[in-house]
Amino acid sequence: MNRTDQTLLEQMRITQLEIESRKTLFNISYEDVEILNNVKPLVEQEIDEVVKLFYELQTDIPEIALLIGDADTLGRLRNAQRKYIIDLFSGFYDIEYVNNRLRIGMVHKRIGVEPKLYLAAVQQLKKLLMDMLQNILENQPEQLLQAQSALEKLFMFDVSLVFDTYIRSLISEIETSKEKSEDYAIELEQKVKERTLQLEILSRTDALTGLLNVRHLNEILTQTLRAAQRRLEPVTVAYLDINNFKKINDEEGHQRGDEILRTVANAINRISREEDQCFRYGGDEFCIVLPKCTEKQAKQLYSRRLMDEIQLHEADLTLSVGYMQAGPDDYPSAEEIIHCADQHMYENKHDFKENHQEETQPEQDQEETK
Ligand SMILES: Nc1nc2c(ncn2[C@@H]2O[C@H](COP(=O)(O)OP(=O)(O)OP(=O)(O)O)[C@@H](O)[C@H]2O)c(=O)[nH]1
Repeated sequence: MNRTDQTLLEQMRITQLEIESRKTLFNISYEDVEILNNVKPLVEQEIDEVVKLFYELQTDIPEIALLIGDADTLGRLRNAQRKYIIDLFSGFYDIEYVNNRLRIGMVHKRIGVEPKLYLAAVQQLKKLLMDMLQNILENQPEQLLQAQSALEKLFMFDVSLVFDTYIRSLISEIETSKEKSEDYAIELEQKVKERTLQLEILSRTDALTGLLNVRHLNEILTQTLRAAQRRLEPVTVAYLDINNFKKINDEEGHQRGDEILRTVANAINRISREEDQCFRYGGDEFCIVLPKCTEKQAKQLYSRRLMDEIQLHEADLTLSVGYMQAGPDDYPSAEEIIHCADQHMYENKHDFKENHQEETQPEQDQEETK
């Protein structure tokens, strides 16, 4: 529940029972209540003088004069003090009386009246009231003693309530700053988590193409192989290398080379399934881990789709691709599979170069004969 939805009494858990037990604690008896109430009419005649004197003495203290600040505030305080003195001699020290004392404590704490200033003021007021009782009951020594003792007890009762509000307020401040620092710690933890995740993604990603980088290829392929082995499913690794990439770089510039790499990576991303893992192996080489896919399916479906996609953007670009299937009978290690796929890619590239040479030979001959 919000603090502002509770009364001060509720916040401080002060019930009628607690009030009665406090009165017992400070030894406030029925006789005390009665004597204070009996002198009330006489006290009322003296109140204005007492209040006037009290504030004369209070405003002589520089810290208090500073806290009071102006004539309007002083006027309001005088009225409040008058009311308080009447309450002291009212004979009713009930829940409303207690609530008013708590409120006074809270206001004092809020405007920054230190406990020592509050206590000094109480002491001063008490002295003035005791003197006043002395005058009023000059000729009734027994009643004077009784009234002064009752007033003393009531002051202690009031001070205990006001101090509870001070303490409660300090505890609230501590609780609030504890809550704040806990919130801050949670927020910080969340930020660290997010940043760690970002760093992890960055460390897994190839900056140029956005594909996974080779660092985790072995680990991911090993996990994929283990999962496939449990279900006796095939896994195929396709090892891709761009043909004549060096030539593109040399003749059209490094930026154009980068553009080609991104085009191939984007095409790979577009035609791959969610469960396929696509890596830039390095330079112009890529490795795709294709779970639940045979070598035949990889050749006939995956590679064909990939080449179609690439050639939509780069009509003359070709790739050499090697495949290696694992499972469902045999599951070599990740290193072996990558090595074999790489070998197959080289064989494929060798064939490509031979064919390409045959195709380009007459042109070269022509060039040479020019
Ligand atoms: N633009 C660009 N070029 C790169 C990058 N990484 C590597 N390269 C270049 O890629 C080229 C790869 O050379 P090769 O492996 O001989 O490539 P190739 O010309 O395709 O030769 P084959 O593989 O035999 O077909 C080298 O010129 C590298 O400098 C990169 O991030 N961006």
